[in-house]
Amino acid sequence: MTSGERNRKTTLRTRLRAARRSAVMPAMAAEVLIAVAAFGVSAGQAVCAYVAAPSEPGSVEMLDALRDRGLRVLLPVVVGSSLDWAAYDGELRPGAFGLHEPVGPLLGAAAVGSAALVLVPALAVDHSGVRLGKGGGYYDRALTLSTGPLVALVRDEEFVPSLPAEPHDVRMDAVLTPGSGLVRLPL
Ligand SMILES: Nc1nc2c(c(=O)[nH]1)N(C=O)[C@@H](CNc1ccc(C(=O)N[C@@H](CCC(=O)O)C(=O)O)cc1)CN2
Ligand SMILES: Nc1ncnc2c1ncn2[C@@H]1O[C@H](COP(=O)(O)OP(=O)(O)OP(=O)(O)O)[C@@H](O)[C@H]1O
Repeated sequence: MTSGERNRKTTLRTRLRAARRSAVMPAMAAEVLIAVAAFGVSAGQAVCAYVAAPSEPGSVEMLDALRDRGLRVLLPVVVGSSLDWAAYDGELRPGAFGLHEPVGPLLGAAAVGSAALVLVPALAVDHSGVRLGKGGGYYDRALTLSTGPLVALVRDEEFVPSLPAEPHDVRMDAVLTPGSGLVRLPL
């Protein structure tokens, strides 16, 4: 049963990645501020975000919009098989997987637990909150240490009724898309 779910995930990832190659990615700068307001996050609090690749929803403008709200923006840094975190100060440098990462000191894996909101990259999310990521398991492992609401950012067509799920998959509390804004999960 689990190997069936794994195969279905792999097939879906291939299809979703291919669809993204010919799509325009939303910057999500206005959308993340909707999530900040909806979850009552205020200036001075920490928010975990991510540096979007060209193939992902999100942007540097999204990170700057959060920082301009007075939020402390924490960004992931891949360290071996784990995610560490560092504060975004407006500067980024090339890191693992062709992604950009923050230049500040590493805060430790547990820093995700200090965030009042966690914005999570995803290839797709379903109505029950199941998230499909790129398959590294980085976020599933990291989010076991988080306490704030988890919000996945996807394109409208990537918010789907149902996805294959495995026991380790951490459920999202909401999904954010350009067309629907913030949708709390499970539906
Ligand atoms: N923007 C962003 N940052 C993130 C993640 C993510 O999904 N998106 N991660 C989520 O866990 C972690 C890194 N994990 C990743 C796992 C796989 C790939 C990946 O397959 N990337 C390319 C291949 C790039 C290369 O190797 O040159 C790809 O998408 O094809 C990227 C990141 C932490 N930071
Ligand atoms: N909490 C965990 N502890 C140990 N291993 C885990 C945990 N969560 C996931 N994994 C492992 O990570 C691998 C990838 O998991 P999965 O396919 O769910 O990744 P993903 O959620 O798509 O990726 P990502 O989180 O990096 O975006 C699996 O082999 C799984 O066993």
